[in-house]
Amino acid sequence: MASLAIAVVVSQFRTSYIERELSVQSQTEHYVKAMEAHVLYSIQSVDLSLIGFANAIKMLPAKQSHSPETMSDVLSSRGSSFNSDYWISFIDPKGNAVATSTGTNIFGTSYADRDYFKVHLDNSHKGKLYIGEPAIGKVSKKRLFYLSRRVETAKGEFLGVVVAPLSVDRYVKVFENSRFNSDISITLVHGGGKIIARVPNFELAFARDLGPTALFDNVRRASSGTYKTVSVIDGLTRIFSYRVIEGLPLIIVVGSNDTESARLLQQNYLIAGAGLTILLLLMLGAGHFSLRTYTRQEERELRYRTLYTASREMERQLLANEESLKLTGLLFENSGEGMMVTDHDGKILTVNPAFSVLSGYTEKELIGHRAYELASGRNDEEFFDRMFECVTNTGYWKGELWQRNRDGEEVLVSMLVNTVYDEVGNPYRYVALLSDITKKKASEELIWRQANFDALTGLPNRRMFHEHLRQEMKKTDRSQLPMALVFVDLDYFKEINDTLGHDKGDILLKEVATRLSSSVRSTDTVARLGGDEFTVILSELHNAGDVVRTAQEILKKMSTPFQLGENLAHISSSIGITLYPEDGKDAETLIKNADQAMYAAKQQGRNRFNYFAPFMQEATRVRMNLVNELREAVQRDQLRIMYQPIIDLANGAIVKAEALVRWQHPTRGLLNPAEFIAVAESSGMITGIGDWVFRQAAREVQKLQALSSPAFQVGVNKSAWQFHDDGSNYQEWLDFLQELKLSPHSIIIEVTENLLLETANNNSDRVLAFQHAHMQLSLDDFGSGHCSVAFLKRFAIDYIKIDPAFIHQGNDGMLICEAIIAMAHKLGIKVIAEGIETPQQLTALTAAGCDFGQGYLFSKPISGEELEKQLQKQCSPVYK
Ligand SMILES: Nc1nc2c(ncn2[C@@H]2O[C@H](COP(=O)(O)OP(=O)(O)OP(=O)(O)O)[C@@H](O)[C@H]2O)c(=O)[nH]1
Repeated sequence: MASLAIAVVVSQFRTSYIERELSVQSQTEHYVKAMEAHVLYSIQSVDLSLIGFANAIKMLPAKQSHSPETMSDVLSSRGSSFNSDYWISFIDPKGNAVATSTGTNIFGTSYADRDYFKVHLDNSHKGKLYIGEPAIGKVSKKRLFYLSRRVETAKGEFLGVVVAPLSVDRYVKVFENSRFNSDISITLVHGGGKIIARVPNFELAFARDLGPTALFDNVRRASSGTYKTVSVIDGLTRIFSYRVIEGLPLIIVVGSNDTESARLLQQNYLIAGAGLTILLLLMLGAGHFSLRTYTRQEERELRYRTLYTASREMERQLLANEESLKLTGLLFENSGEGMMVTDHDGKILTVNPAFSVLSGYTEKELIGHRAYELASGRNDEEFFDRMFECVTNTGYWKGELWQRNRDGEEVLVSMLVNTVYDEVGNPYRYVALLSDITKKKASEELIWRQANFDALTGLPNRRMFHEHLRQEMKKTDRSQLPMALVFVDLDYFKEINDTLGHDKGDILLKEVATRLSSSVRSTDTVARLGGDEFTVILSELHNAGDVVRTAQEILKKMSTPFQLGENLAHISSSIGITLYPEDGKDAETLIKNADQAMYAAKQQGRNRFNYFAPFMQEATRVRMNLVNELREAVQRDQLRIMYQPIIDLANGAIVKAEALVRWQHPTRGLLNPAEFIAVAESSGMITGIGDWVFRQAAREVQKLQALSSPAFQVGVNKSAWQFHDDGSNYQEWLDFLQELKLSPHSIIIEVTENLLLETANNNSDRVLAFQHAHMQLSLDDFGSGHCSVAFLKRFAIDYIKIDPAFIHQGNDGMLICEAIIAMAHKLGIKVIAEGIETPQQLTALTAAGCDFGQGYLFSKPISGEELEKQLQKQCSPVYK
């Protein structure tokens, strides 16, 4: 019976027209299965990522917004680009893109019109994977189709959609490589009808609707099958096999031309025949049916076709599985990411080569061991408890943990764990993906340090200080123990840089940091805000006196000389203190308070500390207003220069004048320098104002010399600040004088005795520079300070102006004046007496040999025009 059946079949096989078609069919079915395996595998692996991200988003704390930043962080672990096979994006419940794993800004692009979004919005797909129709990407402009999942809260509230756009190109490439002759067509069709990928003629075919073609007539009848038709894409007649991929709206269609199949048939004839024979024998043996029952030729053919198909199906199944396994294997073996598979108990079943590289252990050494044995011990039990809880509840965990590699080194890994469940829903396998992020973390830490700590001193920087301040305030709120915020600013630190160099300045700042830290408890915070500004947070104060003690200690430590290499530097510091919660309720107020208190300490003469007091706020407000008004005053031309004549006491002629700046204030009238110069100095405006005064005075002296004599001089005051500041632009001034064809002698630079004393070491070069430029120097307010004769010699002072206080002191004062005049003349210095108000004073000074005089007796400060008029009248002396 069996031999009869074989004889019948073989004879049919050789001759029937069906043979050719069967051969084609078997070939196309083979393709269909292989392609299905490929598509299925690729979709499953992308879907695994989608599930992971959907879970990660779902697990974000309720309060945490699904902001683009948060989403970018969550998605960044994929770190893909638009050139990858796929990437992942998150779309909000309104259909607007939030972020994508490529890091590209797609925020706000609307995807509300995409089919997959609508499906998840309606929840008509019940949270399952949905594959959207192919389309051109809105941002990437690539040909794509879309894997997507709905994201919702535990209560079913719609949070948005995670979507993985898959590049169709990858399928086209695989299909192309799988064709062994050019007649074969391979097409991946979306269940909605549109072509996703096709070879050949991909460009032509992409997104073409096959809904109205023979394919869908067949699909509606059966989920797989074979038919013969003319292709709507390239017009060739083919035998097509198709298969709807189970559970997915995707159809694989493979078409083959029958001429080619005849050739193939020759090759496969014996194999196919043998396979069929075996199958027939088996089936016959099992008694399933008897060929004898088929009497009619058509029935036999039909039966034969079924049997043949079944036999090939078995063979293909094996091939397809093999294909799928091969692909999985390739991925596993070649992935750059470490992979580890464990059983439900955490026992390692397999690892890939990348994992061996990461851990230093071979697969053989690891199999059978528990995954946790690789942990380094840096993560505590609580960490692992949380991790297991998460995996148990969600099937997923993503995070960082420390492992120890074979060499005993600790390696920080980023790990993603997914669970594979068995058919009854129990964990069956855990699959972990790991990558070594030790170096990445170290560089992140470095970046973090750079962002939060001062590179020079290693102290917390301004940013970190703000952080600490807020924490300490919270601590105070809890403990009810007050906290003090202390601002420490070095006095005249700029001088150190200017005289000893920036490097020495740096050494000093580092030493300051050390001294500050050693002045406080380890629980207090010392930070550097920048430049020479430091802050100290004295937290949880049990005793108010501790603040004073610490401030005094800091003052002492700062004024102890600093050994900077071979140089010894002397500085001091000014300290401002404010208390929390007494003086302010928020960080900004406290910082402002401490700054104001410190400013007040500077104003009071430096090297001291000052507690914040509310009046300082008012003083600061007034000062700020004044600064703003002064700024406007400069722009609106409200500054004036008055000239006070200086008389040659020998003949009563006006031979010089002192330029004095005034501010014509719009509401307060004419203001004296005392009312605004301090503000001009502290706001840095002094440089501009000083420069303006100099130029005005130079222009005026040009006129005055023309009216009297080329020897006429105007004195301009130069503030100490103009020497501290690098704005000692004497070269520009000299050039200006040259422009006006004036000799440098036309201008006398007036500096105070204190300026010379205070900055004798550091500013001497700048003071001397004026002299080298042949401008004369006059020492203002002589006698009020402690200028030594050596100073006068060293700076080769041309004039000294006696402090008016001596002139107004009667006989005692006059004795001092006489002594000053005698000494000055011995040194070759001329003397100008300031503040002469009475004829008696004048007589006494003249008798003492004083050279020049200025004061109300002769004239108040007057305008330039007025002075010009007076000079015109010079022929009639003011007195005698
Ligand atoms: N060496 C060094 N100097 C710095 C650094 N940062 C800022 N400075 C300088 O520190 C000085 C601080 O200026 P101020 O506080 O205005 O000057 P000061 O001379 O201390 O004046 P007062 O505070 O009024 O006593 C400036 O000259 C800056 O150039 C640094 O990192 N290293």
